[in-house]
Amino acid sequence: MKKYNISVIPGDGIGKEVMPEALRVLRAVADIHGGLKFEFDSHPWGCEYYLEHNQMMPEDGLSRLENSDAIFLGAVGYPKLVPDHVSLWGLLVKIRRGFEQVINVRPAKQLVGIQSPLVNPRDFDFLVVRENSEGEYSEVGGRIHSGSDEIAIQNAVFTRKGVERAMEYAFKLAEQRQGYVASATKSNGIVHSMPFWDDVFRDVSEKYPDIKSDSFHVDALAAFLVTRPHTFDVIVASNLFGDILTDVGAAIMGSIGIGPAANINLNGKYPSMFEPVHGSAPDIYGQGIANPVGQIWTGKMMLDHLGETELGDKVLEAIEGVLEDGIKTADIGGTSSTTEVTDAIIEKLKSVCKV
Ligand SMILES: NC(=O)c1ccc[n+]([C@@H]2O[C@H](COP(=O)([O-])OP(=O)(O)OC[C@H]3O[C@@H](n4cnc5c(N)ncnc54)[C@H](O)[C@@H]3O)[C@@H](O)[C@H]2O)c1
Ligand SMILES: O=C(O)C[C@@H](O)C(=O)O
Ligand SMILES: [K+]
Ligand SMILES: [Mn+2]
Repeated sequence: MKKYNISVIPGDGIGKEVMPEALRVLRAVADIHGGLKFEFDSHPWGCEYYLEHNQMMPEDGLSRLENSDAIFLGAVGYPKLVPDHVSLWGLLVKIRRGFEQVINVRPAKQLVGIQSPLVNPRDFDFLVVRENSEGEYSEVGGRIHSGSDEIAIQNAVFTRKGVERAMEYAFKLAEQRQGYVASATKSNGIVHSMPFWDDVFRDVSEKYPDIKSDSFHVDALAAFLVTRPHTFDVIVASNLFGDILTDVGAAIMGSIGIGPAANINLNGKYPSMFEPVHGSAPDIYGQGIANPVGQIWTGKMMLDHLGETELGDKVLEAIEGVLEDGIKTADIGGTSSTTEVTDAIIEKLKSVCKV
């Protein structure tokens, strides 16, 4: 019996609603397979934990996660209770940085059974490689003075190592896909870090003569994801640009509640972390209507990462089958609840695994 130890952090808001559903799907996967088992170790960390303990996770939080095969996370943030920068940096970013999860891979593709908000989406299928360890997400800076003299300075940090490894990762992915990498820049407005980003992109692209490469200012690229998403294959972007582009990617699939993500540790020293693109959605929390597809598809990415790609593919097949049957949550035009969609996915999974 193969056993995978998974650290589970449902987190806040709808993270607490979609996580149990994704775990049900993974348990069903294990049952169907028969020869593998998941050991889920769940941690109640997040904003409510913060109110009690004044920190988002315990002091030894990272060491409690360190030996797991993967970390499965829901969402972090409860802005009414805790400022967002405190909650994000106290948990999600702490794990990304502490465990050197330097790459964030986020696919967007047209799923069978979902109407994209685009009138003519064609068959788009692209991956965003988001630099996940530095860039605009930086603690370097500060605030001084007050009143009308108040000043805020936020320094972005771009290192050759960090930029290069994100781009290398993107080119390697493109080699296994359509052979095309697009870089998101903004070297017209951001005069130091983005020309540097472009230089590194040029250097890395020269190592991959068989891969087509292009550079776009991120504003234009965001527009192209709306007007012609089918022309992209792999997109490499800085931490902030990648964050924004992947919400666009999820939106053109049909809903922010669908997009999956993988925070990848490349050096093998620490576990990788899997969490959907969406946040804690306080506006719909508690109503049982959150779309579980983002969390469940994220579970598929975790299965792929563990080497269980066949099972991962079955999960996506089951998701698409259920959407095609019209069993959907309200964000994508349906009337089903979070639980009903998950029940249907589990039933579908049993049938797609039989054939
Ligand atoms: N990775 C993360 O944990 C993460 C990501 C984004 C935002 N956040 C945090 O989440 C909180 C809310 O942020 P936000 O409102 O900007 O983004 P959000 O992704 O939580 O919500 C944006 C919109 O999308 C909808 N939505 C999101 N997921 C959905 C789902 N699964 N099903 C149906 N609808 C869904 C929400 O109802 C909302 O209208 C903040 O505290 C923010 O910091 C965390
Ligand atoms: O800014 C972040 O990275 C948090 C969230 O928006 C995400 O996309 O994971
Ligand atoms: K999330
Ligand atoms: Mn985001």
